[in-house]
Amino acid sequence: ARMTKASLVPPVTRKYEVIEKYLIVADEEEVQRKMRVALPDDYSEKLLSQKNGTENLEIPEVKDYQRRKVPGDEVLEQEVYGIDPYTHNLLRDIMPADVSLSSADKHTFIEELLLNTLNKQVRDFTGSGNTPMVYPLKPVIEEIQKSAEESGDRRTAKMCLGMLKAMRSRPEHNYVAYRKGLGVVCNKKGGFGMDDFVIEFFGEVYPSWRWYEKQDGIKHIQNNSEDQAPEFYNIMLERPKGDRDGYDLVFVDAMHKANYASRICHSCNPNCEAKVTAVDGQYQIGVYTVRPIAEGEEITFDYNSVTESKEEHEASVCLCGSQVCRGSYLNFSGEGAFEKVLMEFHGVLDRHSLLLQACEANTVSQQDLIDLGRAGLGTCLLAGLPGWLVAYTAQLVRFIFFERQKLPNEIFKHNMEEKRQFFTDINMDSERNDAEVQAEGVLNSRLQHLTHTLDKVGNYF
Ligand SMILES: C[S@@+](CC[C@H](N)C(=O)[O-])C[C@H]1O[C@@H](n2cnc3c(N)ncnc32)[C@H](O)[C@@H]1O
Repeated sequence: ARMTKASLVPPVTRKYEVIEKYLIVADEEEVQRKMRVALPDDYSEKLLSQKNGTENLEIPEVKDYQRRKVPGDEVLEQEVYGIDPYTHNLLRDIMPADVSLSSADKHTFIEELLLNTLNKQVRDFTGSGNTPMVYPLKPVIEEIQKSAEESGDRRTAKMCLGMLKAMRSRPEHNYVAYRKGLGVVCNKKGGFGMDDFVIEFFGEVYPSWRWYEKQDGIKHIQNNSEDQAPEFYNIMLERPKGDRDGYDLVFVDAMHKANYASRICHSCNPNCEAKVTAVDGQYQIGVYTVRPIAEGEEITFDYNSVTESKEEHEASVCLCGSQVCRGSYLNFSGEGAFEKVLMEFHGVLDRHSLLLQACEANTVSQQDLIDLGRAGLGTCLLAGLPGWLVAYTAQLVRFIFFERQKLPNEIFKHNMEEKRQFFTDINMDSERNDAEVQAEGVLNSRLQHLTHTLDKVGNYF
């Protein structure tokens, strides 16, 4: 599941009405159909092939119903703060050399001790109406030092003393954390285990066409006013491509009606994932832990969110504080090699030619069905559409597969050119692997866009 937009504005404290199930906003029957699970007939065999890596299409993940963690008891919604990559590096820089610490130890200190203590200190701001945008890190390190001394952890205490001394001698640097708004923190003694269920991501559910109609309305108002962009709290619920009836998607908007899942912040090294699971015959988005979580640790998942706007990408500074932080909680998809194959092989003439061929045929061939099936597009998305449109979709799917083959090389070349400007030691295997992953991301996003368009066009028939 991926968050679909985020804001350019500093965090606002929004209130929401708590709901305990999905609320469908339009086309109730249609949306229910899109959220219904259809397991493939040979589900067990496919599941096995997926585990062995021989199945390409993602198979539905069936889970038993599980109780969600109780807010105010097992988890807390509270003010949370974080640090940007610059501050992360500043802190690493002032760790004293005479305390023998591995690189991993240094990161653990920042990502676990420092962030957990920080969020403990700022908890009381919650609901006070008087929450600062920045918070100094000095009292955080002082508290860690004090408790390390009390528990006899001399190494940590010594490190804190060294850091505090360095902070005093470099007054020109700003050792501060920044506000992320409200977040969710584990409050259970002993913490949570691995692959533990936290909560469903509930909200109001929109079919694609209705969602975009609403977004167009919002954009129209924004264009005509001086107001800043509002915050967005929505996530896409995508049917797995290996479902018997195939891929499709709906939008879950948790802006006004939601639960605490909508408060969970992004991390580039998250302790949870938000994934689509099949529970009691229905698809839902569930937040599950991906590693054990300690009491006091903030609950996070990777938003996997993409923007085509460089401005948005740059404005969404990520405060997750992790060693692998990508710097922004919105991935940028706007330029570079991603468009190269599209520009070269799928220009205006090609697009029109494919459309004319599909209209002339006006029927769906056996090959079309095979290619659509390879992409995971089935009756859920295509039933009820005219023959020419299904045939045209098959033409586009063939282009998407063609692009998928060509793209890794283009992305690899582009990334190497960029990296050679800054690095001499480049791991080619990992670069090739990254290019494959990025090309797969482009394929998925093309299929998503195609699905949105078919949903909009489908409304005319
Ligand atoms: C889904 S909301 C999370 C809950 C939100 N903090 C609240 O108060 O309701 C997404 C917003 O939280 C903030 N946020 C989440 N993760 C962040 C991160 N890693 N760094 C900075 N801000 C973050 C951003 O303002 C973003 O638009």
